[in-house]
Amino acid sequence: MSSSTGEPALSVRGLSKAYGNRNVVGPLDFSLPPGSVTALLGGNGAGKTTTIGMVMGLIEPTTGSIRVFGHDLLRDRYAVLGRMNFESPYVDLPHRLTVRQNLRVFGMLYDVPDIEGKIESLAEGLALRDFLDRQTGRLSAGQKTRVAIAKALINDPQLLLLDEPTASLDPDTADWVRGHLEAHRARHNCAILLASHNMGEVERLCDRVLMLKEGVIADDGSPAELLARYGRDNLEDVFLDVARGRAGAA
Ligand SMILES: Nc1ncnc2c1ncn2[C@@H]1O[C@H](COP(=O)(O)OP(=O)(O)OP(=O)(O)O)[C@@H](O)[C@H]1O
Repeated sequence: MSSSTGEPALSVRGLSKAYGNRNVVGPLDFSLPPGSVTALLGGNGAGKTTTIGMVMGLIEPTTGSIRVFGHDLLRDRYAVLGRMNFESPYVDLPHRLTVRQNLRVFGMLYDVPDIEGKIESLAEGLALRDFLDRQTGRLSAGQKTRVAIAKALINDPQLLLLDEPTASLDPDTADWVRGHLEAHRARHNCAILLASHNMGEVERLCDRVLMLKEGVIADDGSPAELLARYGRDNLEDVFLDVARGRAGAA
């Protein structure tokens, strides 16, 4: 798989978003190496969805740059869109199309070579077979989430943006979906940026955690580093320390 030489999968510099005169995110600076999994953690309103939305190209930044595999996303998006994809509960797939039709449309948009074969393998891996030919609007929340993840993987992305990917899944399904994402990461050396409120998910999947507070990075480290810095044995307690302003080790 052709990962560009030494380029970060994603690099943001001075990225910010303001609504009117209220700054809600940034300025943020961070990079994701290929194959890495980074969590964006933060309380409600901390800026996770806005940050992911800007990197997806759905929200226009107020300041800053976003580079994906070395290309400027805002100026040169068509050079990189084929190498990235996203999943977000805020982006609904057309309800009247069947799951198969929806996946076919996205497969065509991304110019996927054997679309039908790809749909088959995603249906197998994400257990979509029972409802492949049902209207997407008639699925349960958990089924829709699996379809959204299938859509996000249809072009074998090397940069994947996930906004609470397992929020509506039962614990068993969430667990094997995480396994599927991890397998995708390993197979395609895919970098993943993941917003989550699920600390178990973050500990399992992520090698780095960005703790957002009021739109800026309040702390940054691997799960193990953060646990050590705050003298905690789980990320939930670290999260509470950051949210409540209790400083880490000096
Ligand atoms: N379109 C908008 N206009 C004005 N303010 C907005 C808009 N979208 C988001 N915000 C504000 O930006 C801030 C960050 O919101 P964001 O949705 O990014 O937070 P979040 O970390 O994803 O929160 P949650 O965990 O609740 O999903 C919030 O204060 C929110 O009210």
